[in-house]
Amino acid sequence: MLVENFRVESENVKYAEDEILSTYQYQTTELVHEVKDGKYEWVVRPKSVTYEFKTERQVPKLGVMLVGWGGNNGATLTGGIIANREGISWVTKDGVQRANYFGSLTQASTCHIGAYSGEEIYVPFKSLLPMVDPNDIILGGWDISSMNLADAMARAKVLDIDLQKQLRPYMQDMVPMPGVYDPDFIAANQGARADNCIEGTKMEQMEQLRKDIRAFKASTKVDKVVVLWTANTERYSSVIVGLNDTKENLFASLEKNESEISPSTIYALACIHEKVPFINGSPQNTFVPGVIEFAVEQNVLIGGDDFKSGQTKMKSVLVDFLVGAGIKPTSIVSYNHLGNNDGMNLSAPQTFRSKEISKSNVVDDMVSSNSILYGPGEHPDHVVVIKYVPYVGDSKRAMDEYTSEIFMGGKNTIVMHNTCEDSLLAAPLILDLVLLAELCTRITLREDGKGKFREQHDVGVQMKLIKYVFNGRACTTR
Ligand SMILES: NC(=O)c1ccc[n+]([C@@H]2O[C@H](COP(=O)([O-])OP(=O)(O)OC[C@H]3O[C@@H](n4cnc5c(N)ncnc54)[C@H](O)[C@@H]3O)[C@@H](O)[C@H]2O)c1
Ligand SMILES: O=P([O-])([O-])O[C@@H]1[C@@H](O)[C@H](O)[C@@H](O)[C@H](O)[C@@H]1O
Repeated sequence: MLVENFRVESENVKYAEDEILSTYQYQTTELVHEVKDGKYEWVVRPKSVTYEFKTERQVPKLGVMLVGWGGNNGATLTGGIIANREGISWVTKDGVQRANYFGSLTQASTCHIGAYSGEEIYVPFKSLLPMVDPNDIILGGWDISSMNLADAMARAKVLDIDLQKQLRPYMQDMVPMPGVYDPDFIAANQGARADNCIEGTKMEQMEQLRKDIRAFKASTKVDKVVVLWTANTERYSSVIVGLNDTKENLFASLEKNESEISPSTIYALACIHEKVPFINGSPQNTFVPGVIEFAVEQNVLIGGDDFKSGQTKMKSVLVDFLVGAGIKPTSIVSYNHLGNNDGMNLSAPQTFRSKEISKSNVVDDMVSSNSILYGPGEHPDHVVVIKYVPYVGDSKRAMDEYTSEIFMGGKNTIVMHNTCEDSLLAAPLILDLVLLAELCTRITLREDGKGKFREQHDVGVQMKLIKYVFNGRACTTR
């Protein structure tokens, strides 16, 4: 049974007027490698760490600024939030469809809290802590394409036509602000839509983004802003000593308008300056060391890698299961084709390489966790193929083959086929990321009663909170 609300009665939870105070005993271990009776042995010592959390109860009016707002993900998310907020339903060939937030962990998953009279009781994930209601989010953002959101929704060809007709009045006046465009970092084929760009040096562009953030806050009167990158995948930036390896070097490079500073890094710097969380949803290395150093110094949350929406989410679950079951995946082939603008951008080798890395390294941790199966340096053959086929649009077709070694020299091959609108998978993830990022900014903690309560900083709990949604390592600082 699902219950909507609950209260915890425990010595570990105190409900104050403005905050919830909770204490959690984190059970871990301390490993020691020591000599006993002349031989080295590993000693495992269970250890308990007392974490105290303070969560502000006041939920802010939240503004979300999307980089790449006019893209398939941005337009689809915008339409989805409006449809839910307005209670829109629409006619499809399968009957009447009502708006929902399926695919969102925070909005559509539940947590088990116990049993009552022999019945298992669950609560909505979003009821665990005070969270922003997505229907209250104020959206804005940037795009290098000037197309308004209603036309961008039509261009995306993701949402049903009857729904698009109802959404158009709400979205036609939503126009993205000019973005930071650098053709050196995305596919040349994106130039055709780049009619909405901030001119000037990289420093001037960053300062304009900072003004945009301040102006958005002032005009919408939101209490907080979270910025999320859902723009095109960039090629990797070179990480070079003296260029971007430290905050000082990165700032100096910005002053010199160094060409190797990517647009996504410029957006991230603008957000850190404005103390606004920046979440990245694409596989490029936005967070060069100088950005991370600056974010830690300013205590601003940054995080994110490639959204883990379909093929790769399945890969991470399946390989985790196989390796965990003592089965040895030896060959993983992930093929897909799609015809949206993302696929067109990925048809360039340098941007595809960014995606290939993020879709491949998702199994690295699992492989390195089991040296019974894998010898030193051994890993499965792993191939990622993405082809651009305009006709299929956002309806990605994914085919995956997993071959594993099993008992006594046996082989096991699993083949999967998956067809879906890519943006309908990613849009709910974007929602979760901005809601969880905002929640994280209301949580402070301390360890074993030491010192003052502080924002989370390289704390596993935050890594866990948002890493689930990303392919690679979700780099988070706070
Ligand atoms: N399932 C998914 O859709 C999925 C899954 C994982 C990752 N991603 C990633 O999410 C991103 C967005 O996907 P999409 O399908 O919405 O792509 P899209 O091409 O439809 O949208 C990207 C938008 O970003 C804009 N843009 C590009 N560079 C910009 C810049 N520097 N500043 C501002 N705007 C800029 C483009 O004009 C475009 O409107 C891509 O990087 C994609 O790889 C998507
Ligand atoms: O998220 P996922 O389904 O594993 O992978 C997807 C790829 O299959 C697709 O080709 C790409 O365009 C999307 O950005 C996304 O990366």
